[in-house]
This record gives sequence, C-alpha cells and structure tokens, in this order.
Amino acid sequence: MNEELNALRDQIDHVDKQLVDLLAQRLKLVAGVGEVKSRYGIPVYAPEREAAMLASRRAEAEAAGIPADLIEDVLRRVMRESYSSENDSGFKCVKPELRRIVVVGGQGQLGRLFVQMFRLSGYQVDILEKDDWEQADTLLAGASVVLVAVPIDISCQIIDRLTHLPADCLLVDITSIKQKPLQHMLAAHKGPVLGLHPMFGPDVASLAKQVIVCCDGRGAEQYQWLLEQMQIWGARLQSVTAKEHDDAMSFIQALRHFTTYAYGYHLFEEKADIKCLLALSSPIYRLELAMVGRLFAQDPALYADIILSSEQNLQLIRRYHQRMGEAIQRLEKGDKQVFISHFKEVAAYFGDYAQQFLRESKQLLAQASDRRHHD
Ligand SMILES: NC(=O)c1ccc[n+]([C@@H]2O[C@H](COP(=O)([O-])OP(=O)(O)OC[C@H]3O[C@@H](n4cnc5c(N)ncnc54)[C@H](O)[C@@H]3O)[C@@H](O)[C@H]2O)c1
Ligand SMILES: O=C(O)C(=O)C[C@]1(C(=O)O)C=C[C@@H](O)C=C1
Repeated sequence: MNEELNALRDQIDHVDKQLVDLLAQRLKLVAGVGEVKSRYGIPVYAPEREAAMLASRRAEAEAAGIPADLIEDVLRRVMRESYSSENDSGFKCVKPELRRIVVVGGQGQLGRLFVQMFRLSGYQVDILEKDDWEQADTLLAGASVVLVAVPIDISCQIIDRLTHLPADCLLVDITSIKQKPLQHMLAAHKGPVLGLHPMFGPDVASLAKQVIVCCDGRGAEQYQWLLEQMQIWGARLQSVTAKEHDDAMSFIQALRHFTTYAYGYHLFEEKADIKCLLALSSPIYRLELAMVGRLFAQDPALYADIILSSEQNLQLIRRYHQRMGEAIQRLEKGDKQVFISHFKEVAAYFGDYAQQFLRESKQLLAQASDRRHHD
C-alpha cells in the first residue's frame, strides 16, 4: 500500500514542480509587463484585465472539470505577487520638471514608504527629520512639494512652521485625521494644498488596490499630477471632504480601535488563557482574536492619537458604551423574543450587506484555514 501511495506522491511532486516552473515563467513575463508599464506610465493594477482574465480561466476550469474558485484563488494570489514585482521596474515620472520633494518625517514608517515611491518614480527627494530644522530654510526654499508625515499629535505644530514655502509649492499631509491639518495647511501656505490619508500601514508590499483618501485644500489643477502619480502606483483614490473623512474615521478607526483595545483589556483582566482559547477556536474566533491581538503588537501612541484626536470620537465611544448597557438590560429581562425582534431590526438595517458579508467572510475563513497548522 505504501508503495502505491509513494508512486502517486512522486507524480504529484512532479506536477507541483511543473507548477513552480510555470510560476517562474509567469513572473518573468510580469517583469516584462512592469518594464513596459513603467515606460508608458500605465497603472500597475488593471482591474478590467483581471476581470476578463479571471472570467476566461474560470470558464476553462469548469470545462476541465475543476472548481472555478480554485483557479480564481490561485490567480489572485499570483497577481498579488505581480504587484510587488512590478514595483521593481520603477514608475513613470508624471512631472519630471519638478524641483525637489521634501518629506518632513521621511524616516518614519509611512514617510519612508512615500520617499521610496517618489524615488522609484524618479523624483529628487530630501528628508527633513526632527534634528534637521537648522537646514530647513534651505531645504524648503527649493521645494516643489512638501509632504508632512510626522506623528499626528505634532502634525499641526509642524505645519504651522511651514510659512515660507515657495508660492507654487504643493503642501500635502498624510495625517490620519483631516480637518485640523487641512485648516492649518491652508492658513500656513497660500499655494496649492492637498490632504491625504493612506488607508494602509507601512507593511504593504505594493500600493496596488490600496485606498488613499484625498481631501481638496486648494489648487486642484496644480496637484492633479500627484493624483495621477499615485494611480500609477496602483492606488485607488477616494475624494471626500475633510469632514466626511473625519466622520467616517470616527467609526472606522476610533470606535474600532477602542473596542478592540477594550476587548483585549477585558481578556487580560479576566486572565483568559489565550493558548486554550486558540486550541478550542473555530476559524472565525481565531481570526477575531488575531484582529484583537495584532493591535497590541503595534505602536500605542498612534492609537492613542487617533482615538483622542477629536471630542467627536469620545462622544461616539460613550454612545457605544451606553448602547451596550441597553443591550445588557434587554438580556437581563431574559426574554428571548425581545432579543430576536431587536436583532431582526438591526439585520434589516444591514439589508443585502448581511448576505454579502457572509459570503466575503466565508472566503476569508477558507483562506485563514489553509494557513492553519498544528501548534
Ligand atoms: N503608521 C500607519 O499605519 C499610518 C497609516 C496612515 C497614516 N499615518 C499617518 O502618518 C503620519 C506618520 O505616522 P508614522 O506611523 O509614520 O509615524 P512614525 O513615528 O513612524 O514617523 C514619524 C516620523 O516623524 C519624525 N519626526 C518627529 N518629530 C519631528 C519633527 N519635529 N520634525 C521632523 N520630523 C519629525 C520622526 O522622527 C519619525 O521619523 C501620522 O500623521 C499618521 O497619522 C500612519
Ligand atoms: O496585465 C497586466 O497589466 C499586468 O500587470 C499583469 C497582471 C497579472 O499578473 O496577470 C498583474 C496586475 C494587473 O492588475 C493585471 C494583470
């Protein structure tokens, strides 16, 4: 029996090796695509091409009697590799006549990423770090763009110092909040102003598909090139007002980070045994625990700054706390029907999204499960 099994396994090894060769061939072709795209300034991420390609491969898979989802999963993972490989050829420089770009805080986590992307696109970039302010006047006098990438709590203070930029210089920031920094930028500088919020952390391998929120300050025609440049990097731009941004971030960041922190704090106070919880977890609980645990692997100052950035955030958190109390009171009544009817009201609010989220999370869980191993 073992021999029979071994013979089949040998053949599987052989096929898998062919897969490795095919993937190597594919990545080589993708490197060629990256080179062409870099020359002509074509965006890394090509959603229409992906959709057409996936549709054809799915149909072929079905015809060959294998699940269409299998080839789609494989190709999506392969294309993730394409995005980072296409960074290697650099990017077309949309505005080669630009003088220098100064990134204030350019050695920080996110500042460094922007410095790298600008340099990969052929721009001259200077970094202004915390001990460099003596040379600031010289650096800033020759700048065409100043990008502020300092910690949130000092962002406005730093912006207030940028009062002597060249009149045509573009002033940009990447602070995680937008109304206050944008007001300060408009007050400090009379030229073009743009607020950005990259919706990703420093660990992304590529900007393909990553969202960057853009909030207009002034002089849209003078910063249009930067939007084009970021699209070439593969980013998806979302233009909103600074208020719309901050209102949404109260939910997406402040409330989310707070509830995650509170959940971790609760586990700690309850002395919950993480090892045991993990051993007995379903994939969804493991994923939830991972979402909580990953917060505590990161910089507490960033989270403190985000949550404390506005009174509006604290008010939202207080209302959440109050609603938890109300939900507990309903439970304490011990009336199952009350719970069910309230649950249905909330489900109606989610509407079709509830089903969509169920489908999406199923796929995520299947992928998380692939990565599981005995530990
Ligand atoms: N890290 C993220 O995931 C993330 C995501 C989106 C937006 N942001 C925003 O990016 C900005 C920077 O965040 P980060 O995580 O890169 O922080 P960071 O602490 O890693 O980097 C900040 C940099 O600013 C420098 N700095 C501090 N004081 C300075 C001064 N007086 N003058 C010049 N430079 C100074 C620091 O030396 C450091 O290199 C913040 O506004 C944050 O809201 C961060
Ligand atoms: O065809 C392209 O434009 C590519 O960049 C190649 C490729 C791929 O790996 O197939 C990668 C990224 C694009 O979003 C689409 C397809």
